[in-house]
Amino acid sequence: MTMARIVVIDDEPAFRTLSAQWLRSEGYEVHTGADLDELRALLGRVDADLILLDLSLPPLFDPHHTLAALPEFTDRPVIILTGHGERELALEALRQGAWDLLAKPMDPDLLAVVIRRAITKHQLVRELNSLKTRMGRQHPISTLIGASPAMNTIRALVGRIAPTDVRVLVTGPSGTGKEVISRAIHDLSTRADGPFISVHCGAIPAELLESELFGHTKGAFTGADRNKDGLLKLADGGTLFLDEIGDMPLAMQVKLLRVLQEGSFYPVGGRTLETINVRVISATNASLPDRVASGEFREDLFYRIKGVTIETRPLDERPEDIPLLVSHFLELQAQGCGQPPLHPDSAAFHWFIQRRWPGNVRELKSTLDSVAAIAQGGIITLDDIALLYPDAREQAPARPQPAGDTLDAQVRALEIALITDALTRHDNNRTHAAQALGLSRQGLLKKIERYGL
Ligand SMILES: Nc1ncnc2c1ncn2[C@@H]1O[C@H](COP(=O)(O)OP(=O)(O)OP(=O)(O)O)[C@@H](O)[C@H]1O
Repeated sequence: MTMARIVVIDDEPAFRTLSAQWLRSEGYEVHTGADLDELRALLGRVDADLILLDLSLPPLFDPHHTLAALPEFTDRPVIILTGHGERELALEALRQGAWDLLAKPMDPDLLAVVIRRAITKHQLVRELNSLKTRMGRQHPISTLIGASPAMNTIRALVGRIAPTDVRVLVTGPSGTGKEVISRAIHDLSTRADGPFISVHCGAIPAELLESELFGHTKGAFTGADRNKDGLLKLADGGTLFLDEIGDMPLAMQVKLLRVLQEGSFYPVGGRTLETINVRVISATNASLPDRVASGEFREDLFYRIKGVTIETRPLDERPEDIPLLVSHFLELQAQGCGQPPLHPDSAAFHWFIQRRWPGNVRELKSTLDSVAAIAQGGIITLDDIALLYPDAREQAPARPQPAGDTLDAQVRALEIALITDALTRHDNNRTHAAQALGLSRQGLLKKIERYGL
């Protein structure tokens, strides 16, 4: 990622100089200004990744004045800087779309973490938008959130293979984003203006699957009172997404193989050959090589659909993605109900990061939706969570280690759990937490930043 640009707006020259010095020492490009007019002028020249904005600015020094202007700037993260006694107004800023709040004088450690998280998210969105522009796509594309090495690799792969017509097989446990990845490939492909048709191969009864996929002619079977196009035909010119392909009945596999080989098929009861042009993306949470070995899946079909294989990892193996996913889902949820996004306080954040998520991203999303529904006052607290998860207040045990994780992932997960735990026990005092963990303060800060805690 490129060097991030930060704009600091505060009327106190000493504060601006100090913040700018510190931010430059952290490797950021910094621009400063004293009021909203200077901010507007700066944004005309600089494509800022982040704005640090004091709540009381000249000429009026009235926080309401700054709040009223806030929506002009929130197409990028804005961190509001507050003095004492401005808590209610600061919360109002969050409701109006500010990314986060920091009290002055700022704790440099906290500043470092808040900035890092905001910029990573903003740059991800920009990366996707520029990819979209390069591909000439006008409509929104599915957002693949995550900054873990695993998600970075997947995003890079998606960008490479999307414009080609190569077949793709997405494998991985349920709820890890297989469909979202497949949609992103379609959205970034030359077929994006065509249909994306999703077929849940395991959910359609075997006897219906053939007519669902191939369509049927009038009178082909009892109840077929008219000609009906199948999903293959509906996907013509676009992408056919075969979800849970591992569960497709064997008899159907033979027929699908023929379509993939020849690009044509007969509707049930029909005599006219239909020709289609579709890109096939398949997904499964089963191991297809195992199914091939046990005779449940045809080997020739396996090689036909395999193309490029993308493997998703369980969420517990990439806890670095949790903070970004939490912010993303809270934003989506807020957009859905026309409200500003909720913000978890730090104890609630730790709970989300520490918890195990056997249902993966899907479980995280539905948990956030229910917690958000009962939160009040713009903030999600541990008390809110405890209303739904009574054991939330208990000391969270270190993450148990799932069999099969790589050593690296286990070490990361364990580090995150131990660091979050130490920070919670020491009221977020990083010096004390570092001592308890036997780390230097600098060493702890590096880890906090790396994991986006
Ligand atoms: N990286 C991600 N970024 C944004 N949203 C995600 C991501 N991964 C998963 N999701 C969201 O999590 C939910 C589950 O994802 P999805 O349906 O793609 O999983 P799946 O692996 O296809 O699951 P299944 O195998 O059960 O069909 C969806 O709401 C999806 O939007």
